[in-house]
Amino acid sequence: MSAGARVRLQGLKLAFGDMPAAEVDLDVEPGEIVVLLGPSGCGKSTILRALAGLLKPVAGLAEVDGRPVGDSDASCAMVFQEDALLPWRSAVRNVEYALKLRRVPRRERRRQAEDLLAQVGLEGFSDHLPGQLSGGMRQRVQLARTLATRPRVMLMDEPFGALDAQTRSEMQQLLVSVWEQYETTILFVTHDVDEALLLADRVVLLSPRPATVREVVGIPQPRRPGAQFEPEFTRRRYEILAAMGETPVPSALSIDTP
Ligand SMILES: Nc1ncnc2c1ncn2[C@@H]1O[C@H](COP(=O)(O)OP(=O)(O)OP(=O)(O)O)[C@@H](O)[C@H]1O
Repeated sequence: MSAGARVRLQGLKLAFGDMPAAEVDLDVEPGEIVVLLGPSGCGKSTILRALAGLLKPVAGLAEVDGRPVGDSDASCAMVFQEDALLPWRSAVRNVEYALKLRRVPRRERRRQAEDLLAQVGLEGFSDHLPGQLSGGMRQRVQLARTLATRPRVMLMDEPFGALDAQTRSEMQQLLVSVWEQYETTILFVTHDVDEALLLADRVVLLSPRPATVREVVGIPQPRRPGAQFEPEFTRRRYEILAAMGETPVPSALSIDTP
């Protein structure tokens, strides 16, 4: 299966006209999950878009496996919060379409698409149109379709931001199991500190716009259900919130203060 690619951002400067959007140095190891966390509007999505080749840097380098984005053979797949499924195609035909773009022979597409849908827990829903599926199910189809492109880097822009807490947690677990299987490199944007802690090997804290790397926090994994209730998780959570200037004052400290 597709092992992940190395991603390197070196002195990467991004701008919209005169307005600077980001200035970033960051190395991501093959198969690593790096979460970008930062204030709204700081430039997180812009960084992902540059990596997807949708925005040309003003200066610096964005490399995938040692080659500039665009020149690289390594495929970077973007996953958005709003699913980008074709509404007139059933779940299986949406996935088949990605296989077609990869030039998988027609006779193989149906079986591979069904396998991918089964991997994301959608057995029995192949013939449903996107409009007949819940938000979480549509994100599952989107994940299956993304996997069909055999991405070596997945660029995920708040993919679970619109889901309810329970569905979001299920999708996080699913993403981890898919990542363990495919060993894809993942850059993941979120506003949610708990989501960052659960998924990341490293959390990159960005400054307000233009986004620069303020701090990188390593997260000891393995990821396991219930990890969020362990003291280490709470400590990291506090460390990240403190670095973001959002430290909650523990109630014990606020008592007896003169
Ligand atoms: N196409 C564009 N043209 C001009 N300015 C833009 C464009 N896209 C984004 N911006 C601006 O660039 C800045 C960074 O936007 P970006 O969407 O990357 O932020 P973000 O950190 O992902 O925000 P959020 O967390 O709210 O999604 C913002 O000030 C935004 O208004």
